[in-house]
Amino acid sequence: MQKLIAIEGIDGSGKTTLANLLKEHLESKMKLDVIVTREPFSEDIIKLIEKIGWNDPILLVLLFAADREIHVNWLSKIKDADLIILDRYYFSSIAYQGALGVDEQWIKMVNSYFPKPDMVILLDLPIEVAISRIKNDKFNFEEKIKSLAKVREKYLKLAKEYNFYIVDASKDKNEVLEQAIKIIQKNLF
Ligand SMILES: Nc1ncnc2c1ncn2[C@@H]1O[C@H](COP(=O)(O)OP(=O)(O)OP(=O)(O)O)[C@@H](O)[C@H]1O
Ligand SMILES: Cc1cn([C@H]2C[C@H](O)[C@@H](COP(=O)(O)O)O2)c(=O)[nH]c1=O
Repeated sequence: MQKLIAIEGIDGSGKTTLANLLKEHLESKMKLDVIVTREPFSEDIIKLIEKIGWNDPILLVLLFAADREIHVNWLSKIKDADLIILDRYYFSSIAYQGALGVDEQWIKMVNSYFPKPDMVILLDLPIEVAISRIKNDKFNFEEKIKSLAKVREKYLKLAKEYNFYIVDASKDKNEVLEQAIKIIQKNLF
């Protein structure tokens, strides 16, 4: 049965790096077929968000949910993977748009039809470390960067509510990978 892992965390926490290192490790050491995918997914919706900006958080919830519907439909056609690693999922909407004041219960309701992941790994680190790593940040809006401290708080609250596995993302990427591998081997396979 196909497993779904979501990797969550603020910008610069190392999600994409970990997702790709995990794929490499799990394919070579555990002979698993692994697909890595990410959100936002649809180039059309990414372009729309870049045009609209970050000032209408309700619209962002709806656009990211529409993107997710396109993404989940694409995922439903993948039959031969043992594991799908999602670089961001609906918890990003709850954390980021919740940090902008949108009611979390409504965000959860808008995302309630999407498949639940088997595991969520939260990459947590101090804001200043994350910001020092942010490169060509997508949606590099001032409003978003200013909200990152609140987004981190929201993620840590969600971690308690949904039993996320929290990894110290301020460590070296190989240590982060080791922590994630231990969590997956112990709790998923
Ligand atoms: N554990 C780590 N230690 C130091 N640098 C790291 C670590 N993990 C990733 N980086 C570096 O930090 C930058 C951001 O990494 P990455 O793109 O994986 O983060 P991300 O969480 O996917 O970011 P975003 O959400 O903004 O796309 C990259 O330059 C990457 O090489
Ligand atoms: C899925 C999703 C994403 N976001 C935000 C989080 C990030 O700042 C960007 C995506 O950029 P990345 O560098 O590709 O991670 O979008 C959001 O606010 N809500 C969401 O649902």
